[in-house]
Amino acid sequence: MVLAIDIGNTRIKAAVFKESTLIDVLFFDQKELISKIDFILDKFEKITTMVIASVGNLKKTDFLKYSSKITVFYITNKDKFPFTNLYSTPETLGIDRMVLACGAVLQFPNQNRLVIDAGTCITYDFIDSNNNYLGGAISAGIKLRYEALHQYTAKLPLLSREYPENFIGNSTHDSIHSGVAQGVIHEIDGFIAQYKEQYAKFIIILTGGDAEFLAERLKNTIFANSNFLLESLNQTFQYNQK
Ligand SMILES: Nc1ncnc2c1ncn2[C@@H]1O[C@H](COP(=O)(O)OP(=O)(O)OP(=O)(O)O)[C@@H](O)[C@H]1O
Ligand SMILES: CC(C)(CO)[C@@H](O)C(=O)NCCC(=O)O
Ligand SMILES: [K+]
Repeated sequence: MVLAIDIGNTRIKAAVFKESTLIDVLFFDQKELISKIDFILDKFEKITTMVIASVGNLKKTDFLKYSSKITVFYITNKDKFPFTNLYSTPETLGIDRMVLACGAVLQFPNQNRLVIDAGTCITYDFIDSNNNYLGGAISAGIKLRYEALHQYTAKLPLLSREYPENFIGNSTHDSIHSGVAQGVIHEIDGFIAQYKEQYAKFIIILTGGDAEFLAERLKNTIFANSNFLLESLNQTFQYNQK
């Protein structure tokens, strides 16, 4: 069994896989890392491998203590990926984006793919049908937008994610919700429209902490899967084993 760990900028997500089947998912923060991993390893004694992708503060050395018991595969840009990386600064490309691209190529072969990860940041990644990774975009995620509006103004309250009833916000609260929630929807729909001008057909994969919230409100047909990064971690590991 494989324990996949996604270390994001806000939360840590972990999943247990029996071959390609996802058995359990856990979310926690950095200070709980060791206790949660110990708990999972106790509960699932058949875990032989830990696969980690970190865009957060944790490094390979933070997982050293496990390497005497199980295989620790800490994914870096130097590992094997099933696409040609055409990013002009491949060494600075986020490892989460590389893992997402890997999952997209392996799960959706021979087609153009757009991966949208709505997490702390919203990332867009495009991999064409010839398995060229082209790049994409990075913008601020939903929670970050709410926080920024509050933090960098004197009068705006800190609100949490809510979809406004009307796009014309007629109160401070509704104006903020319209600006953030509707704003992100328009951004995503707009990006998709722009990709459509260049590529007639592509599959759209939506993931991240805001995937479910966004999925039902987008115009386009998308494949929404909150666990896509965790599944892609497991696949990146399997791919590197071959
Ligand atoms: N319990 C939660 N805690 C934090 N964010 C949540 C929660 N539930 C939903 N979200 C939403 O998820 C988004 C953060 O996504 P996610 O948890 O995937 O980010 P992350 O851990 O920083 O990962 P990444 O760095 O890969 O984006 C926020 O914009 C927030 O609106
Ligand atoms: C954009 C984030 C923060 C998204 O998690 C991460 O992928 C990252 O730190 N990327 C590095 C910059 C880049 O991808 O070009
Ligand atoms: K993200």
